[in-house]
Amino acid sequence: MPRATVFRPAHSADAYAVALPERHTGPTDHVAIQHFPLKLISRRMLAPAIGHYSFVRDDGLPLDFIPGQFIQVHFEYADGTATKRSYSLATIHDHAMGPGEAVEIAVSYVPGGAATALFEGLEVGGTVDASGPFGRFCLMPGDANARYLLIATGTGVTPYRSMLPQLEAAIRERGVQVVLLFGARTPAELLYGDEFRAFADKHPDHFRFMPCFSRELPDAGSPHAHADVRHGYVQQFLDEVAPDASHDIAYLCGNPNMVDACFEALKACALEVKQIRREKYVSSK
Ligand SMILES: Cc1cc2nc3c(=O)[nH]c(=O)nc-3n(C[C@H](O)[C@H](O)[C@H](O)COP(=O)(O)OP(=O)(O)OC[C@H]3O[C@@H](n4cnc5c(N)ncnc54)[C@H](O)[C@@H]3O)c2cc1C
Repeated sequence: MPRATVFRPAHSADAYAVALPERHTGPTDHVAIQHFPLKLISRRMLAPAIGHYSFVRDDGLPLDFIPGQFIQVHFEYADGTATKRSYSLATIHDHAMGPGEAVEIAVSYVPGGAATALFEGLEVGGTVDASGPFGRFCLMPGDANARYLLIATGTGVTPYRSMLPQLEAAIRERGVQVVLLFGARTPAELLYGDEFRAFADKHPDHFRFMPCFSRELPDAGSPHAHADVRHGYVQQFLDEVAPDASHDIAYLCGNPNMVDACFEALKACALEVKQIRREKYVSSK
């Protein structure tokens, strides 16, 4: 019999504490997957082609999830074929969600994309069919690492926004270090950049926010013209943060090419596969 371990999401009530075999310490095992309607309560543009969508469950029930997880949105193509797309939850989550609390996602508009058309046409008060939560791209309670390397491109940064309260608890309780390497083309695409900068300012000895701009740097005088800003792709700056197998756990989220490149680079720095957690935003049709 495998040894049992107790896993409890930081935000959950005791009812969610479940004893599981060690090899199954994935969040999906602990939070029931459900199917539910989501009603749009607001949306705003985060960047020229990226929207932040705020929903509530229209069935009056709460959506409990663990930061890092995603939902799926179900819809049909014009010919009636059923399809679905995945979206990481962006909600800053530090407590069990009660009914009526927002379910937030960031949607990057892809030219010609089927879900893109659905989201662009969605009006406040409109609903989408969703299911979740899914995924294991989460901070694990048993982690005893000294540092997290969080790496993202584009909307791949949303899981880290959701994790901020958990990261704050890990900083407070065990003094963990966190580096966020976030790849965007331009300052206008630095999603939630003000929030990450404010978090870094609040925890200057523990949280380092390194935006990496591939095309255009912030103007001097902009709040994002910071000493930790870099010009190039995130993978170019891995060496600078000196990945170290003795104390790092890395998270990679977003563009599949970036995830693969960083995965190989981290393995070359002697990190073991179990120290590198990945979420690739592959297109599903
Ligand atoms: C676990 C997971 C989590 C995800 N989380 C998010 C999220 O939080 N936010 C988000 O915006 N997306 C996320 N995605 C991607 C998302 O599920 C869709 O694939 C994406 O929104 C495109 O859907 P679409 O129907 O608009 O385009 P599709 O109809 O699927 O694609 C239209 C065309 O665009 C191409 N294409 C698809 N995606 C991209 C892209 N990113 N860049 C360039 N070309 C593309 C396709 O190859 C196709 O040719 C996630 C994917 C996974 C697997």
